[in-house]
Amino acid sequence: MAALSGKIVKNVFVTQGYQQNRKVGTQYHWDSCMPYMCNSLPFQGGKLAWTGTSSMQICTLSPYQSGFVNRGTVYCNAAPSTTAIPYLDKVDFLKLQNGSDIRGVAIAGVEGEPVSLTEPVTEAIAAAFAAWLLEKKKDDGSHHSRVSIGHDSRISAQMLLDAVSRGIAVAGLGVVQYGLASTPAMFKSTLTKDEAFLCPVDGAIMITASHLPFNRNGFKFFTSDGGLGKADIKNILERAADIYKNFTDDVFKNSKTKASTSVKRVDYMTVYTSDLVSAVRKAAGNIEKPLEGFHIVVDAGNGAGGFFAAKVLEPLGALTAGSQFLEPDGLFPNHIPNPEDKTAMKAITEAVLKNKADLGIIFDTDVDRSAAVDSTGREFNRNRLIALMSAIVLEEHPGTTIVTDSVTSDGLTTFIEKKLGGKHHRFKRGYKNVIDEAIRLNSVGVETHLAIETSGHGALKENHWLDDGAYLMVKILNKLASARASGVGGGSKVLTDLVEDLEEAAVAVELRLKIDQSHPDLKGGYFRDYGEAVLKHMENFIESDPKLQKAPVNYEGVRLSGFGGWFLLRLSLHDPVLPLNIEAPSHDDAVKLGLVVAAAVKEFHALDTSDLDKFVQTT
Ligand SMILES: O=P(O)(O)OC[C@H]1O[C@H](O)[C@H](O)[C@@H](O)[C@@H]1O
Repeated sequence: MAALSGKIVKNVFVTQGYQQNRKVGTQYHWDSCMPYMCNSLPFQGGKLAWTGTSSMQICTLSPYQSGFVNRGTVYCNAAPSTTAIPYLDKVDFLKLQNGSDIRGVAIAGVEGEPVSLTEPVTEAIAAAFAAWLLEKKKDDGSHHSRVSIGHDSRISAQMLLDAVSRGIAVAGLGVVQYGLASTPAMFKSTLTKDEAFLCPVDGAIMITASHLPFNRNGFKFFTSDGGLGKADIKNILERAADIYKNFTDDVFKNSKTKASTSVKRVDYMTVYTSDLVSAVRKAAGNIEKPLEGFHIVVDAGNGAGGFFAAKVLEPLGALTAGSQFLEPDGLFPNHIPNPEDKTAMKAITEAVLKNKADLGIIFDTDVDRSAAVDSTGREFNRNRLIALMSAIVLEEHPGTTIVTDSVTSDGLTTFIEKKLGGKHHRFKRGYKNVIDEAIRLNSVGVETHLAIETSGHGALKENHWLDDGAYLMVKILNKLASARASGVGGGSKVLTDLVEDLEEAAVAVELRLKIDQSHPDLKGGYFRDYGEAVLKHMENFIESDPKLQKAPVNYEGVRLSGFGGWFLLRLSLHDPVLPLNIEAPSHDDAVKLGLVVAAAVKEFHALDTSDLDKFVQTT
């Protein structure tokens, strides 16, 4: 579902907040002075504070929301917080797991999407993280553990921030709120050593649902070891279910009192952004303004990434005029903040061309993903972004291994191995899978410095394997700055030239074949088992076809080459879906590959092949 834009109606009375916000624009301050700490709301005189009425603040909802969407209007028919806490089972909590994240519905009003991240559920999850953290750190009480909390621009952020803070405070840990922040900054706060900013923290929580629609939200958790994995998230949700069982209205009310006394606020984004600025200056030979003369436009999609223009590019000397959608707005009224989204990429491309900029940079909502556009409007996205990052990293570390996700192209492998002299390790889909694999390879003696996904997630060894869209862009800026310093032309040509030899398929499509979980063919079984059966059948089906070659090394699904192209059919990481990626030199060749898949899966009636059928009929 696309992000919905509209006005907020709370308890059926139309509030003026959002309208007002749209008129005056939501702004944040970027004063650069000592961290501001206080114990009471609102965050005044501080950094990253919201001024005016933000769309995020106007809908501070109570735990039990109901409502409906009508002609672009969101109704938040909020009930008072005193409503009895509804019964929830462990299974309800486990349903909130999305790989290594937690995700749910935080805003009522979308048909068929009841609120699952209520205040008590959120508070229980935060308390469970605190308990997990104390156990992991074998906290004996001699050190007062603290947890940092940040959020993106979603309209449910304030409500969840309050609930998370209560859960942490009631568990006896210190709460350090950062306000609007990026996911990578939250991880970084577990590593920064600066007591003035209450760092390092023992754990960090980012409140975000990445690019998902406005009504969703979720949590990512970090310690200094990195993001929590699937097993830890399951453990936390199980603990949360137990904590929740003991919640009563009184417990819930008491926690509000306790939290209000133990919350501190810190402008950590200033630390994070000044580290990015220092990295570029250092790479350019300690020049104060290495990007002077460059015109770079940023598109933050009204997510949390607006800081990059004023706090990173401008101090480095770049002109950022024409940057767009920098102000946070949780209804994402312009486009979904997602470099994988075609409308989003069109928006930044048009901004580059209109402003005659040297480079365009786009982030997802919580800034752990990014992409770029060169001065001619060509995208550095998906395989092309990986190729560019590989070229940069392989210049620094000749011969090193580049770890990528499974949907990368054959052309990328040729580019990395034949042109750049590196090794391409094509692993599984999922940013955590890719990063963990890179760390594992290093530990068994296979040198690798870059783990990157076609989705725009990317992590470098030199940056603590931190999955950081902003740092990826810093590496690109370093390249621009050093080329300028050594007298090589201007603009982004130096970047475009680096990927000149990347072969790109004329046709690249992703079709997502849904598994109908209620279909009798599943016999009440799990969709993953059905999906595995489809893949097994596919493997046997193509075995005897001389026109197709199985990928010699493959870690996920079925990948075949043929008709000058390739396809990969695999199970989605989270959804009851078999994504099918096809790349080919022409539409006809892509259709031939599609027909192979269509023939192989035709007996699987629970699989919705309508998109594939449409695709193969368009010859
Ligand atoms: O398997 P899919 O449904 O295509 O989803 C794959 C994606 O799932 C999540 O969003 C992860 O954060 C991404 O790293 C991954 O690429």
